[in-house]
Parts: sequence; C-alpha cells; structure tokens
Amino acid sequence: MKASIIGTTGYGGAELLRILNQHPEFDIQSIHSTRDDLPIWHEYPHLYNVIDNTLQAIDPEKIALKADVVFLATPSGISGELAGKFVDKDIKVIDLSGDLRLDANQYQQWYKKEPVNQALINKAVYGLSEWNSEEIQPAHLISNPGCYPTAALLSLAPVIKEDIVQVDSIIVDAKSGISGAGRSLSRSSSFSEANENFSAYKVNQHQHTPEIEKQLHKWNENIQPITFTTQLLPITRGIMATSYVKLKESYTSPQLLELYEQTYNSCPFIRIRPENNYPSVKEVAGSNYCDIGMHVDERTGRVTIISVIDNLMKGAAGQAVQNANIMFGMNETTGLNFIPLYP
Ligand SMILES: NC(=O)C1=CN([C@@H]2O[C@H](COP(=O)(O)OP(=O)(O)OC[C@H]3O[C@@H](n4cnc5c(N)ncnc54)[C@H](OP(=O)(O)O)[C@@H]3O)[C@@H](O)[C@H]2O)C=CC1
Ligand SMILES: CC(=O)N[C@@H](CCC(=O)OP(=O)(O)O)C(=O)O
Repeated sequence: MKASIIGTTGYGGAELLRILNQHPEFDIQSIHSTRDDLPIWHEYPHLYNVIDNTLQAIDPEKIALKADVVFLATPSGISGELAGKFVDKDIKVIDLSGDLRLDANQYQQWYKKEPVNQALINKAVYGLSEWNSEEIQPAHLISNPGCYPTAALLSLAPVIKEDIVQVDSIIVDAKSGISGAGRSLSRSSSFSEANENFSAYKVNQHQHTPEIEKQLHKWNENIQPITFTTQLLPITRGIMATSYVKLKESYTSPQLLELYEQTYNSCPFIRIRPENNYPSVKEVAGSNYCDIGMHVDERTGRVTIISVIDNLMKGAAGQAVQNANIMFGMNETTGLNFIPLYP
C-alpha cells in the first residue's frame, strides 16, 4: 500500500514519517508541503540517512494516481480545501485537522474561519478508532479526532454510554504539551514564555468543546454542555485530561473499573489502570496508548477520571495510521506497536 503525506514538515507529518517508515504494509510514496524540491532531512536532520524522500509540489491529480491513501497533516482552513480536491478520486483521505469534524455553522462559530461546504463535511467519518471502526472500515474520507477530544472521549465513553452520570455535571480539565500547537513559532509556545510556566488558554472558548459535545451527544442525547479548560504544560509531548462527573447512583471504584475493563477488553491501545494507580504522560510518550485511571469519591458522589495520550500519536498521527489500518482491513495495531519512551 502506498501513502502520501501533505504537511510533512510539521510535527504531525514528521510523526507520520516515523510511523510509516517502519510500517510493514505502507510505503511512503510521496511527501509534500508548500515547499518543494527540498530533501526532508534538510528540514529534519534526525531523518538523515533514514528517509531520503524529497518534498514535492501538491498536485492532487498526480498524488491520487500513485497513492492509495493520503494523510492531510495541514492546518485547519487548508486541509478541508485539499480534502475537497481528493474526494472524488480513487484514494482514501485521512484529515488530521478540525475542518471536517463539526457542522459548517458550528465550525464558523468556533474556528472563526470559513467552513468547507456541508456536503463534504457530511461525507467524512469521525475517526475515533475504538468507537467507530464499523463506519471507518468502508470510508473514503476520515476526519481524525482532535487531540484533546481523543483523550476526553475515550475516558468518558463508558460512563456516558452506560448512562450513569448526571448529564449536566461534566467537567474536563485538560493539559497539553507544547508540540500540540504545531511547529510554527508563536509567543506563547516560545521557550521563555512556556518553560517553568503553566497557563490556561481559550477558557470556555476552545474549538474542541463542540467536538467533544457532539460525540457525547451521539452516545447520550440528554448530555448538556460541558465545562472544558485547556492548559499549556512546559513539556514537549503529552496530554492529560482529568474529567469530573457526578454519578446518578453510588458506585465503588472497583465497580467502575470493572465497567471500563469490560468496555475496552478488545481494544489493544486502551490500558485501564488498576485501583489507586494513575497514569502519567511520560508513560505513554511515543506510543499509541491511551491510559486511563479513575477513583470514585464516595464523599461527593463524583468520579475523577484521568486519561493520558501522546498528542502526536494517539492524538494525531498514531490514530490516523490506526484508522488507515482499519480502512485497509489490517489489524489495527499494525506498525503501531511502540513501547512508550521511558524515561
Ligand atoms: N500537533 C498536534 O499535537 C496535533 C495536530 N493536529 C492537527 O494536525 C494538523 C497538523 O498539525 P501540526 O503538524 O501540529 O502543524 P504544524 O504547524 O507543525 O505543520 C503544518 C504543516 O502544514 C503545512 N502547510 C502550511 N500551510 C500549508 C498550505 N497552505 N498548503 C499545504 N501545506 C501547508 C506546513 O508546511 P510548510 O510550511 O512547509 O508548507 C507544515 O508541514 C493541524 O490541522 C492540527 O490542528 C491534530 C491533533 C494533534
Ligand atoms: C497546545 C495547543 O495549542 N494545542 C492546540 C491544538 C489544536 C489542534 O490540534 O487543532 P485542531 O483544532 O485542528 O484539532 C490548541 O489548543 O488549539
């Protein structure tokens, strides 16, 4: 199988190269960005003598003739337009951006950008691999979930689907490493602003809020708006999403853990931690795992659910390849069996 990547010079694109270079079934057919004729190792010297491809101009006609799948690791606002150019061609498309995740009017409201047409959005299947594999398998266009929504949704799904939480009680407190903001320079992600610092941003205005709510609502139509806070951690990779929900009836921690273990027992990338064990971001770094730990506070009737992912892996490129594996009928773990980098 042949794969092309657009947006290869970004962090998501570089992570796709790292995965696909050792994937037994996908070959890297071509790599693209707005710059062409540049060997990728000039941009990323760590790839010297490992990946010798040269960046090429973005020509959807040419790409679709040679590749079986194209990954769009491009910014929102660009990805949707590119997806439209591939959609009627004989190639599968996986878009890592937020362009196809929301209805057009919601996209305009939260991304403050012009949406692509609703007909294109309707063609995209939401690629939350563990929960949507039946729709992902025959799809031609995948809208890969956002990094924060991946961490939040995987950790909330069992209690929401089981309908055991008060529907207006959901709070998600999330923290991300700086690579979540991409490779381009910005003041808030510069070393002197971010190092030894910890700050909240886009409070109650984060564009991933409606994405999380949309999926929660599909699982349980009574779900009310959530409170979602995003914060920037002075680390390179990793997301921790801590969710607080109020239970309708009393449960113990072992009972909830049992529910989570049963729910995810056939999902190789979801690791439910035993009682009184909570995951840290380093314990999943460089891997496609989402680790989840939880505890019921019997005094308050709330459960605290902690989930961690690597934003560039399960939160972006890893889940994108997991979806490609599903689309091409392979085992979903193919080429993704990375042990986390520790320490
Ligand atoms: N970083 C993360 O943790 C996550 C990112 N995402 C999403 O994945 C996508 C990529 O993110 P990330 O890698 O972090 O972003 P980066 O900013 O690191 O990279 C963006 C890439 O897009 C290319 N690009 C920019 N403008 C254009 C254009 N007009 N046409 C074609 N290519 C263009 C850039 O290359 P060049 O300048 O060389 O053209 C670069 O290769 C984004 O949509 C992001 O929201 C999703 C989940 C997590
Ligand atoms: C740390 C950091 O800045 N993270 C970014 C993640 C955005 C992203 O991945 O973009 P999509 O909306 O296309 O999913 C943010 O919070 O905006």
